[in-house]
Amino acid sequence: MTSPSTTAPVEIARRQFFGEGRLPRAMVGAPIARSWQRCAALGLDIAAFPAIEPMTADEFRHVSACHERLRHVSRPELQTLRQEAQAMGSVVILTDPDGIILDTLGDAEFAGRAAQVALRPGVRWSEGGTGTNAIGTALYERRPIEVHGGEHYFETHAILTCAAAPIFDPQGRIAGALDLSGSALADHRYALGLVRMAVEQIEHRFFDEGFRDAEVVRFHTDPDLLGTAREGIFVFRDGRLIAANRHGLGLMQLDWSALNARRLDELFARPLAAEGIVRSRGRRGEPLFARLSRPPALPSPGPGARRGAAAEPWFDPAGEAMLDRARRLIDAEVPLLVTGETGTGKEIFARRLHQLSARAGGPFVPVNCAALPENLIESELFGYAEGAFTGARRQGARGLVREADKGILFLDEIGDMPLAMQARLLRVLQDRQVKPLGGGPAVTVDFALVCATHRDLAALTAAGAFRSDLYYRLAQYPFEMPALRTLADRRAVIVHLLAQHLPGAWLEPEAEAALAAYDWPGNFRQLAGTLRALAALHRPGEPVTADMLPQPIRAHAAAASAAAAPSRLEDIERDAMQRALDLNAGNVSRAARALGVNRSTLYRRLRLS
Ligand SMILES: Nc1ncnc2c1ncn2[C@@H]1O[C@H](COP(=O)(O)OP(=O)(O)OP(=O)(O)O)[C@@H](O)[C@H]1O
Repeated sequence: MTSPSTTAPVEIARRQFFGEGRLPRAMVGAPIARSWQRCAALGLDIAAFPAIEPMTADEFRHVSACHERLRHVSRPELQTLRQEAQAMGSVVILTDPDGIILDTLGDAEFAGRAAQVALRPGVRWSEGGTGTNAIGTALYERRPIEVHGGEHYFETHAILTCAAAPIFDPQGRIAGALDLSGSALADHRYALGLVRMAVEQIEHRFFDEGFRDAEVVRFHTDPDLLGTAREGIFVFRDGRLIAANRHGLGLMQLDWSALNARRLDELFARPLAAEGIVRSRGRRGEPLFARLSRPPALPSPGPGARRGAAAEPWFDPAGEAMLDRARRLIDAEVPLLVTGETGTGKEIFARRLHQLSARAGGPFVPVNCAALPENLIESELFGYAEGAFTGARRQGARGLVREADKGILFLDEIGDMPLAMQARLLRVLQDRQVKPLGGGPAVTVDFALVCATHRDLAALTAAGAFRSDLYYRLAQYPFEMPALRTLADRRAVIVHLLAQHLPGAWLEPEAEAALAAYDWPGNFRQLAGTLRALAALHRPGEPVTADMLPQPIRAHAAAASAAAAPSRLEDIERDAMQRALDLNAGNVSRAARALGVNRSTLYRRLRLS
């Protein structure tokens, strides 16, 4: 097929390369010529239709979940580029590091035509599979590239013109690619510039989250560029460089090998003050303007009260609908009771709720009723007047209920609240007033109440250990947080949270299977702890392997695989095929090659058996 836009030099180059086996000189760019050579060496046939690996909806959901963070940080740019793409009759495409298309947005008419050449979500556009193309070749060459019409390796792709750039995460690993693709007839002069600028923004946004516990230096030779996507960013932990962006490395004339090797004091010649812009010097004495931000100091918690906890990695276990329902109830002043096993995320759910509620501007005051000594619980909750008891502060105390004024009071472990306190709490809920211990006027308070417990409050009530009048007041609309082991797609949960705890890291299939098979008695708390431990053990650029997992999880996986040892020959065969697929990240061709069978055999056996 000849594209209407195929220009003479490209045709000449194709004739020289594909017809006469000569390298096209100056007719196409060097990256295109290199890519043609690589594709030819793989034996790809320019007249063939590239093999498309089908992906099931489940597989695609899994891949999408693995790249949730990338999708999240890219969303604003995709939305902005969508308008440009629509104006150019093109589509904007986000892919994972293997070139698998995660999202396409833009011109609906062109999207329809693009889908005919498999430019659609779930399809892998790697150079090795789909020949020279902007996505695959940019990922291979690790740099932005445009591929017009006949520069595509396969003739069938000559209808396209594409511009793509790889996206680097703060550890220098490729997180994915961004691409603008349109008709070869369209004017695409600005496409590569737009893609580059959008990638710059995405890479900058990677630093918005995930480095709260580290020292972040933002710097530039031009102070006006501080705070923009062009600033250099270096992140230090214990004085050592652990993450960077490409502008930062460029300004300091370094490359990714500087990570984990360079120290803050050797990179910035003058000490940096926390907050505010200071003049400094780079490692070669070049003048720089820099701003340092340090992790915030932890507030000191009072008895029973736990504060702070900025946004944490989170997987919504019950779906947005539940959070939205809870928000509407809390906004309508209905008290909420959240139940669930320990570690299922009752408090983190309440915090999210607070952020979404009409009381987001007010405080969130968590109180652990089980942690407060019985003799202090009353004064801590309801406050006390000056000199109310021996050891009381001279000026008295407002109490945690009053501190929750205009916000949300979160009473954790409500089942452990002593009966006498339950009576006082009920009165406060009825009167909306607190009377401090030791006298003083009653003070009107305006707070919403969320209670949580891992105990069976109904059973406690039936046994007389919890006041029934308070129970019915609190349990008007109970929410139960599901245990982790009951969630249908645990793999997706694990992969989703891994991406937040360890941006850019990936699990070896065996490690992923072991984590998904484990029953997690400590629920999300245990999973979060495990992921934090893996983050400490993990080396950038390497996968998380099964032998890095904590012993109980490895032991559980070993016991499960011994119990499930296949006995029938066909079971063994199917397991081997599944394993080969897992080891090759779902790539059917590679799995078939590893097993020494045809792709069609693999399809047939896995479908039919
Ligand atoms: N949905 C979730 N997604 C990610 N991490 C979670 C989630 N839920 C809980 N966690 C992790 O587990 C930890 C404990 O959560 P949380 O304190 O909300 O549980 P809880 O149900 O209130 O536990 P307990 O009943 O023991 O008080 C959190 O700090 C967080 O690290």
